[in-house]
Amino acid sequence: MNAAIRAVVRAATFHGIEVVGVRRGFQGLHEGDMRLLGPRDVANIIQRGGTILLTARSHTWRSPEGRTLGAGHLNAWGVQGLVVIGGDGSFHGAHYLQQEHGIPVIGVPGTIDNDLYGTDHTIGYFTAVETALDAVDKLRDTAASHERIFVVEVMGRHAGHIALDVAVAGGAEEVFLPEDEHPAEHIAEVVRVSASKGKASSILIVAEGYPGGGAGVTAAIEAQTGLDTRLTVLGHIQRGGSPVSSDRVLASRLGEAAVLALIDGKSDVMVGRGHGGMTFTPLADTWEKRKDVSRDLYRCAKTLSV
Ligand SMILES: Nc1ncnc2c1ncn2[C@@H]1O[C@H](COP(=O)(O)OP(=O)(O)OP(=O)(O)O)[C@@H](O)[C@H]1O
Ligand SMILES: O=P(O)(O)OC[C@H]1O[C@](O)(CO)[C@@H](O)[C@@H]1O
Repeated sequence: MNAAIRAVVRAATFHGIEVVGVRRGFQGLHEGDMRLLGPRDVANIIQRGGTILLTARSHTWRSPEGRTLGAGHLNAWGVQGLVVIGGDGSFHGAHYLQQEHGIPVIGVPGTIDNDLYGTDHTIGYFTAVETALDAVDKLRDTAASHERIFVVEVMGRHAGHIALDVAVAGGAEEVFLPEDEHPAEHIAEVVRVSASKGKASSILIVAEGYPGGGAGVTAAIEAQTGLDTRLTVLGHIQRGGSPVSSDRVLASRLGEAAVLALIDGKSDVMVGRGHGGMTFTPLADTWEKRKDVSRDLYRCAKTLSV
């Protein structure tokens, strides 16, 4: 997030545009919690996780009255365009603001879930995968030494992108994605088949959105096989930490692109990266269309766990 904020502020400044930062997202917009941001205000933040502007999940923005208050604050500051960094919830809020009050909005995809249609990757995704992978590598030491089964639950809300990348990069025996529900018997079968192939330990990656989550998979294995199984829920550690280089570069590119898009008169679109270049996707498409997990990569995960 910070790298994207820095990019927006610096790109706008470069093009002679003043920037107002809004604290706590739509909650701050509703409350008028805004301040001018110059290029020096965003110094020394590209390497920091989180967001200097803070963030919040705000219910007031879901009502037209809440958005009218926010639009009033934007108009009072003379704001002529809004860059919204976030996921599909944020893009809903931006889309309605544009529709109801005519304020140009550009979305920048910022979510670890990588679940937005219209961009190959979202800001934060690469860092979340690295963090989860580091944990899986460490867990494998104990799994191998104790000859145990480890179930690792990763984030991703309703999407399995993080889970699939971590499974392939961590050499997992199986991955459970929200996109593909398996019959309960399949879960224990995975463990039995692994053991029959001579594997003394197993790492199973479960996306939090898989029915029952990591706890459900762990309980199913114990109930059906009686084997001692350990569950690790990685949780919010995946949302923090210094961003990896790919995230910093992506955030820098997309932040600059958002400013150029506003200058160009674009609105109600998300900037993204695809096919090696910039993409512009109507905000509504980002939640109405679905970005599936890579089926090639899923096949690869299955093949390599033989
Ligand atoms: N349907 C909606 N209409 C208007 N505003 C919305 C809507 N959904 C979400 N928002 C606003 O957008 C904010 C951010 O949405 P949400 O909390 O779902 O996160 P997100 O942008 O999807 O990112 P992430 O879940 O990855 O952190 C909400 O707090 C709310 O203020
Ligand atoms: O921090 P909260 O509000 O518990 O939200 C957690 C959710 O946010 C995300 O981290 C990002 O959307 C999801 O992966 C997760 O399901």
